[in-house]
Amino acid sequence: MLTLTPKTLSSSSSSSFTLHKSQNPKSPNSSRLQSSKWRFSTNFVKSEIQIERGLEFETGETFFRHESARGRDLGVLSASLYKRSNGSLRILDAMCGCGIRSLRYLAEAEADFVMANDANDAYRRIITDNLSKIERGTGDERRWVVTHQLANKAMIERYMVGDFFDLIDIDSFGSDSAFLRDAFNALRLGGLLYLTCTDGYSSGGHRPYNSLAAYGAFIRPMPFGNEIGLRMLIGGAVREAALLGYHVKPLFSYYSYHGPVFRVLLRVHRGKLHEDRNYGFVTFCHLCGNSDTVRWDELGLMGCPCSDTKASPSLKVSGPMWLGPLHDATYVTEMLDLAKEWGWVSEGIGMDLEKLLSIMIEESDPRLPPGYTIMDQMASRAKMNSPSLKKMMSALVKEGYAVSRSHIISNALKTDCPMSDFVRIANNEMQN
Ligand SMILES: C[S@@+](CC[C@H](N)C(=O)[O-])C[C@H]1O[C@@H](n2cnc3c(N)ncnc32)[C@H](O)[C@@H]1O
Repeated sequence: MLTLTPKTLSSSSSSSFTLHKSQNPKSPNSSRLQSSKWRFSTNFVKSEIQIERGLEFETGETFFRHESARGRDLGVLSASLYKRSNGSLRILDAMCGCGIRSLRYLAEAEADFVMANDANDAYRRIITDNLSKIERGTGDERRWVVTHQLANKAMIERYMVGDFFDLIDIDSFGSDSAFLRDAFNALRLGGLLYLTCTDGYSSGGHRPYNSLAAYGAFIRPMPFGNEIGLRMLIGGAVREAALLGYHVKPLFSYYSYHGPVFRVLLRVHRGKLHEDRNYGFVTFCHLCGNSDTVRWDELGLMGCPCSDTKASPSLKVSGPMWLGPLHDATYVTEMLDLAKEWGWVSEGIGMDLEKLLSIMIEESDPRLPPGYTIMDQMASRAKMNSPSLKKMMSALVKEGYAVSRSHIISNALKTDCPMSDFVRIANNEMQN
């Protein structure tokens, strides 16, 4: 494989994206290049100095969300692990906004080279000023460049000359699907693809034809829609990768309700999807609350234990999507060890990082099927009070079931226990 050095990259504005006349570069909306449908009007932070993990930077009129810091933490930890095990690290920050990710990849993960790209060339001064904290270097030693291309063009131009990245971070609005093909082609084999989806409507099953178009998955409303969103995103990548002769493996999946944002980190290898047991359908019965998985060859055989007939109208099917573990336990354990080494465990937004990574490790148990049971929903369905998570978890383990908490929602459990047994065990616990 031919690898070109950063000097082959152009940071000139000749290929930069030009705003349409009707777009006012002063308006925050001019930054929404990807999708005119995007609505996020309250999240712009105007020209302020921000500090994230001790790094100072400016946001100007770029799209910046303080709440995405946790997603950036996870990306930086992964980038650093990659550098430790591979020795070098070249990153494309394909939609960099003010450049905070690029800055963190350079300063914290010690990336050898970062291409900070954002289609909006009005952001150039902000990005360049922010990255100036890191010595830029010259020629082959250049550590960063700022470009203003549409993400697809940026990737195509690099792989067409045999220049590949170790990590591509696509922090887009809406769906990432349109970028997948070029991202796979622009990644080194064994490289990392950090994807985003902010389409909560599709994951909630409210736009099944949109999810079908974007991810090849027909998604129906299910009570664990936020986990479905992660699985839909991974499944879309699995499908697109297979088309190109690649195979992807999720290293971690992260849902944040600030947005909402669905993020997954995938490792990309050569190899086709064939008889993959981890790609199929999820069913949910709105009558009894049971969920299950269905493979392609079982599609006509679905039924719910609560119904005599196979064709139960309460049984809904979504997919195809990723059915396997959401995270790789060994990988997330390495992330946790690194977070501890860096003293990152208790700082940050929302759930502390140590707790988040620990729950992700629990969730990686391959015995756990897709979905989770929200305790309050189970209790109201069964007309009972719900026991504490702790009590319920140890009772389920005692009965031989796999169980974990969910990083997505605090009052829920993931388990391979059928709903009827779950309710029986919960009832027992309430009587003890
Ligand atoms: C969610 S923001 C990025 C935020 C940034 N990564 C961060 O962590 O703060 C998405 C960015 O993508 C840029 N953008 C939208 N469509 C693009 C495209 N097709 N190619 C490149 N950049 C694009 C927008 O200008 C915007 O700055």
